[in-house]
Amino acid sequence: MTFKITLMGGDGIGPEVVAQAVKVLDVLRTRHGLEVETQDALVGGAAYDAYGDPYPAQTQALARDCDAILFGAIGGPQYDDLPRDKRPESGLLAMRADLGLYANLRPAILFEELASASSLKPDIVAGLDILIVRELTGGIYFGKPRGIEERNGIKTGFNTLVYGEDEIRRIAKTAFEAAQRRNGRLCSVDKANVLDVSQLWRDTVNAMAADYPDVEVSHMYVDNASMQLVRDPKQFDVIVTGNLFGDILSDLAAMLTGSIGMLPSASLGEGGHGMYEPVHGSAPDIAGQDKANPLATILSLAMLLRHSLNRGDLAELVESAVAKVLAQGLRTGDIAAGGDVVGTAAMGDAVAAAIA
Ligand SMILES: NC(=O)C1=CN([C@@H]2O[C@H](COP(=O)(O)OP(=O)(O)OC[C@H]3O[C@@H](n4cnc5c(N)ncnc54)[C@H](O)[C@@H]3O)[C@@H](O)[C@H]2O)C=CC1
Ligand SMILES: CC(C)CC(=O)C(=O)O
Ligand SMILES: [Mg+2]
Repeated sequence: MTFKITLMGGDGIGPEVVAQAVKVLDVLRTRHGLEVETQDALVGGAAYDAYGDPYPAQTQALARDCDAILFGAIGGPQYDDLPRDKRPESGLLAMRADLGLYANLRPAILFEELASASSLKPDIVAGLDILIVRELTGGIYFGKPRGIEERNGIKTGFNTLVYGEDEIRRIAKTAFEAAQRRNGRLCSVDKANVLDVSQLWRDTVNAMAADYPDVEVSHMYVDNASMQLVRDPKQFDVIVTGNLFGDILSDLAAMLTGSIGMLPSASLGEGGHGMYEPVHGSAPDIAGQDKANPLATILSLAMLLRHSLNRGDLAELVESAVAKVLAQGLRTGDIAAGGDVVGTAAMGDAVAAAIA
């Protein structure tokens, strides 16, 4: 069967890091017989520049007509003053909603070679392997009403943090099942001591716990959770939380692994179709300088192979190649502590060459 992958580099370093993952994909094609065809689509600022829309119909068609999407990143200061619906970020959120990708899996795994690249002491992060399950198509990023208006003569901004019980149940199901496959511990993160929506979140997760007697469930307020992730990150196995809290906690978790340039993600809905992207953004401060770490994108390709193409064997080859390159001492600038610093393209070449 020939699989179809839609490639969306996006903006900033997005195209640079996706290009490195394509080098790896090409090796899997030529040396491991992976039957896959790729198609390119513009999204975010690049799509706005071309079509006046960050998620145009042309891109929507290509996003839907494929087995999986490999996505780089969107955004940039040149777009920050556009009307909200024209901004690159709105295109990304529109695509996630359009494709029903409500479950965002963000594994934070420390490669032992990067223990010294973490901001934390090596003994605190050694062996780190946690999974953040972030609800991705609800919450305050999509809630309405939202906007900025005059109220009593005062310019006022407002957003709405809203979750339906159905949305909470489906993301919690994903997290419970992940915990069952892992170490059987699930921590639900909310702000139930203040927010009613969080109280519903907590009550819903608690009501589901009886269906998963093999999973130890705990709850943590998001402020405490952010502190605990720094104090003792290995206490966690699976964390489940909403869109905003997951966005913040996963960037924090990135530094436990040495760099945000190391964190991959999978965005899944019902069925095998999914979008795979690094957790980071378009990094305009280093775009076009061959400085970006492509490993998060290459590891996102591994997640694509595992979740959407059911090729866990090839996923393991990719992950082993990343570990091999790190063991050889190659580093991009963001994880440079004590290694040989190479650029984006050279890192991509090295991983492609290291595929067994
Ligand atoms: N999924 C997406 O497309 C995301 C897009 N963004 C957008 O990206 C733009 C920049 O946002 P920031 O807040 O600066 O976040 P960012 O993640 O792009 O960059 C944060 C910092 O991490 C560094 N960094 C990021 N990725 C890296 C990599 N692969 N290798 C080495 N260093 C890396 C950057 O140089 C920067 O110093 C904004 O327009 C934002 O909206 C932000 C997050 C996710
Ligand atoms: C547009 C943002 C929600 C992107 C982001 O920060 C993320 O998905 O992690
Ligand atoms: Mg983010």
